[in-house]
Amino acid sequence: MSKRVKICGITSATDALNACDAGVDALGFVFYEKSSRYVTPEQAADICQTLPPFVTTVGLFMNADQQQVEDTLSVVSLDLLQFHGHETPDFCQSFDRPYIKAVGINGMEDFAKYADQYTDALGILIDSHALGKAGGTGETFDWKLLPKNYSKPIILAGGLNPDNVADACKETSVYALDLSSGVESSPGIKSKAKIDALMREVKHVES
Ligand SMILES: O=C(O)c1ccccc1NCC(=O)[C@H](O)[C@H](O)COP(=O)(O)O
Repeated sequence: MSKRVKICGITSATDALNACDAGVDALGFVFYEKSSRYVTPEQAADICQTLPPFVTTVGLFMNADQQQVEDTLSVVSLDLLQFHGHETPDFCQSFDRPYIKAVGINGMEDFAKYADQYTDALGILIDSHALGKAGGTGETFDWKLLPKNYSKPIILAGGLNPDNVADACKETSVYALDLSSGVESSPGIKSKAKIDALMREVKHVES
């Protein structure tokens, strides 16, 4: 089965539509203000209004409080939430939306012990964590550390780009791929050429 692809850190309708045209399955909007890819709920809503059908919209939060998430959802509906910080399982499932929980693989002693807490998660996103950066690092990690046969869909993130995505497809059995830096021309600005190249690689290896 072809791996699903999410491109995160979408900041414009042009980048969103270029991703849709290339066959990207999901678009991520970063509501974490310290990120160079941060968008306001209103900006995300404007972008989402331009999207064609059958594209999943994902809202990314990192240690936001309840009110911030609720205020965001009152402005932009979002199909799926992604929690990238130390959010508890109860917090994650308190918004009447499906969610995925991100975990940093670096230094993860026992993946299952951590991930199993999130019983209601739709999937687990496994990401690189660099010093002081919980995501969007542009750095890969050793894919051999990925869990085998986990009970939920695994989304691989961290440093994926057109040059290594085929290897990620061949060397792992993850459900989906998530990326941001690897298709950018500058932080927060996606490159159509890099998105097209990435999706060509994914479709070729999966064909
Ligand atoms: O993208 C960010 O700026 C970001 C900042 C803080 C927490 C998470 C962030 N992104 C989360 C994502 O889902 C990224 O796509 C994922 O970390 C992979 O990023 P990259 O290594 O740049 O492909």
